[in-house]
Amino acid sequence: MAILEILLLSLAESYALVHLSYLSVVAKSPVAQYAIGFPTLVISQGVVYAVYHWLIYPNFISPLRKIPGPKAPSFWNGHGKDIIAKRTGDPHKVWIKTVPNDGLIYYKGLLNRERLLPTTPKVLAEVLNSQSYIFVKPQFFRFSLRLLGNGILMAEGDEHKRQRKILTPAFHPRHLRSLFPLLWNKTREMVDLIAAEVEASGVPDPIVDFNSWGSRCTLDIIGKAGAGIEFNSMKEPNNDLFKIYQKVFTPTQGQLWMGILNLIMPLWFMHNLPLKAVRDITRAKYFIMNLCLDMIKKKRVQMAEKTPMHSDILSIMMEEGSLSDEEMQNQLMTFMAAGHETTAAAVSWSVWELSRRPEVAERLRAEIRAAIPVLDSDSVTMEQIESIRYLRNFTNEILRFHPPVPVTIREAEKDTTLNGEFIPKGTTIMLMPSVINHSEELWGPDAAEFNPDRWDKPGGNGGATSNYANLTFLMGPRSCIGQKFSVEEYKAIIVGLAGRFAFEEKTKDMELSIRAGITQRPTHDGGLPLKTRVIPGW
Ligand code: HEM
Repeated sequence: MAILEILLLSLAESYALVHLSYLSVVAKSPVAQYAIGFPTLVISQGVVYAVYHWLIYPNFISPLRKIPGPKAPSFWNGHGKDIIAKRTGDPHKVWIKTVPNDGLIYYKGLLNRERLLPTTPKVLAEVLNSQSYIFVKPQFFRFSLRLLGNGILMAEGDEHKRQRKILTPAFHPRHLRSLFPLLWNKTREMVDLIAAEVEASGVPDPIVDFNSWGSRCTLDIIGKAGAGIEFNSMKEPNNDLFKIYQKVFTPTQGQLWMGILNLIMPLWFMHNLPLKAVRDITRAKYFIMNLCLDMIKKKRVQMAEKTPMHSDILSIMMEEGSLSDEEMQNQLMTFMAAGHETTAAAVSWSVWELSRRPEVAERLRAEIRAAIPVLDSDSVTMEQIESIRYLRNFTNEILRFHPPVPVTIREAEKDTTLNGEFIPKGTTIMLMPSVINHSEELWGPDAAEFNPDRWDKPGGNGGATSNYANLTFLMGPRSCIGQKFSVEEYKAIIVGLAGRFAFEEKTKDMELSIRAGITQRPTHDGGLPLKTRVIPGW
């Protein structure tokens, strides 16, 4: 927007300068005068605009400056250096402890971008509930998340309400129960394939990459539960779809720089950048779009032929009948991307924690085996899985302690207030599960400890003082529609993995590289390499 305004203003100004002959001192012909005047004006006004918005406004003028916050170490880059260097949320965890505040913390991020961090349930409820359609997804989300399609995740206002109403029945617990056998069978398939990999290795405790297994299993599950399609990525790791998601979900230095550019450049500029990383994602997007369209066509044929099938999410959307094919295509893209890397991240954090905490792993295995005597059974039910108390405690604690989506962002679409403070249009709000889920104010002094037993406290909420203390799936009308589905899926996978295997880090206290992406998971040498052993008797 700003670029367009600067260009138009420079054009008008150069017209005036040429018309009034002010530029005749630098060149004779009007064409040459434009050729000199126009770019000079664009550059000089661009510099003035950038200096104002980058340095002057945030440092001296912004009304947000009076909100309490940590002192910025840099005049031009706020806390940007720390934010880039550290794990997502680590600087913010320090601020919520050390900066006395009333529910909002103000800080300057990369290149002095102004940010507000809500810290109390009251302010979080304002952003996520009472003003959820005023605090909308920022434009730059649309570039970063373009692989997620233009479905419910990106819709706003009445359009979002309409889509949410249509899609909610697909995630109803009754429907979930009917999908459970599918989740369980995919878990069994994964466990058998990993056990075969362990046996085929011929060494006692071979290394298995659980980032890859988790992603492939959850991708196959979403293919089947989302559209009744077999992606077969567990059996064929070189499968195109899996490779595409791997490539785009693995944060690279190039993507990091694009993310920074995305903060300051308009959407059309980002889409047209002549860079390989941009072309790769565009190609991936079209591949997935075509795949989703194919799934819709196949489903129409199956429905016309009355082929018996699972009531997957696509069937339910079609039966409901009010979404166009293009809308269904976008929703499928959303479910496929939003619904597999997130759960896979929870699986990765789980096996990594189990590899470091043998006492937790043993207790979990014992309870799993007591509740479910054989893994290879078709008759395991959701209720059996739900009955395993320590499984509930462990999975709840992983989701609290290592939220797969560490941060999400909102932007005020008009002037408003939060906690009584004036919030100008365009203000960015950071919603940070990775920070709020660790708040001592909300969880007590042991908030920073990994402790599954906290979920035995009365109330069933881990001792939190508010529902807004746990932001893993967010809250309010924009909370995760797939929450119940993903929790059942995740628990089934953990039953299979923790019940059958023991894990150990590849090397003691293995160093993790945790890079900021849409999801966050433990990574070492590009995967999650763990020594893996089959524990006999199950
Ligand atoms: C552990 C697993 C998961 C986590 C931690 C998670 C987390 C989240 C979060 C934090 C949001 C809010 C994003 C935002 O508004 O900025 C969200 C939204 C959403 N999630 Fe999930 N998710 C998970 C699994 C799933 C699954 C399995 C599906 C689908 C099958 C799914 C579908 C969606 C959709 C469609 C939305 C947008 C909802 C709306 O805007 O109305 N998610 N999820």
